Amino acid sequence: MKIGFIGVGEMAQAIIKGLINANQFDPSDIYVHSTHQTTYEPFAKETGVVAVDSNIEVAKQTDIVVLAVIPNAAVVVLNEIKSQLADKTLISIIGSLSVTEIENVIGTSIPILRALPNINVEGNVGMTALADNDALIGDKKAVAVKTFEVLGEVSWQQESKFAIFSAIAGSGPAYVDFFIDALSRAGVKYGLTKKEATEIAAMTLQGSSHMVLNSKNQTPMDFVDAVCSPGGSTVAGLLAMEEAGFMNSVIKGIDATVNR
Ligand SMILES: NC(=O)C1=CN([C@@H]2O[C@H](COP(=O)(O)OP(=O)(O)OC[C@H]3O[C@@H](n4cnc5c(N)ncnc54)[C@H](OP(=O)(O)O)[C@@H]3O)[C@@H](O)[C@H]2O)C=CC1
Ligand SMILES: O=C(O)[C@@H]1CCC=N1
Repeated sequence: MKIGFIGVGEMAQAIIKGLINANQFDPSDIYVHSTHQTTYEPFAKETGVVAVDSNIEVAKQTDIVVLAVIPNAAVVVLNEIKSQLADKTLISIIGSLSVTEIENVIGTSIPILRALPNINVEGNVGMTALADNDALIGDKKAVAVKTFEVLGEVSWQQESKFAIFSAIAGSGPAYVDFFIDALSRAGVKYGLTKKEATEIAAMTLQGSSHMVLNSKNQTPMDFVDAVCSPGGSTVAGLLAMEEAGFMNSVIKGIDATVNR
């Protein structure tokens, strides 16, 4: 089974590294191509995947074709490769393109999986939304879905929910990492080194995520209450964050993401 990536940017590279970590595909069964040889050749050298010299060659040589280009190039590339897609499975990670829009460009009904992964797939701790068409069945479906299951968690979603999923899970790592950086910068303000402050902040987020995910009946706000000792320092900090608009700034950020 061979898998090909058209577009070898941030997201494709993260997926490929996660697939290799998980031994889901041997590097020699992963084919890549993108616009600039200076992007895909060094990546192929570093990881052992196979660089080919056109998008059409990726589609010809592989069983599963992953469309991972910038949104503006997606339709052009689909038109370029559509004659090669019979008997293939197409996976699209294009944030803004629905399964129906893809089918309309291709013109025939081939198995399609729409996936919205996040960058954490590189460490096999990703969160990916999935949707498919009726043609994706049997072994082809099992293999396509497994491709994302080995990269972390998957969540089947109606396509109408992809925009909000993308804001929280797709863009989310940027917002969470921004928060980790803000916490660690505060640590630097009070004398910690950036390295130790970043590790302390990141471990704290990891611990809190673990507690929320493993709790039977406690909400995040229950944990907030548990940390806020009466008359203590946490409630003072929390109220100062709220005075600066913490919750509203998060919601406004997600509004802007969804509306884009
Ligand atoms: N980054 C993320 O966290 C997420 C991204 N996505 C989706 O993934 C897709 C890629 O995003 P991302 O990786 O961040 O973007 P990047 O800009 O990092 O990568 C885009 C890639 O597309 C390639 N490309 C552009 N035009 C063509 C073309 N005509 N033929 C072949 N390759 C082409 C570029 O080639 P070259 O490098 O050679 O110029 C580049 O490798 C987007 O559609 C985005 O919506 C979805 C979920 C999360
Ligand atoms: O910023 C973007 O458009 C993409 C979609 C989700 C994460 N990155």
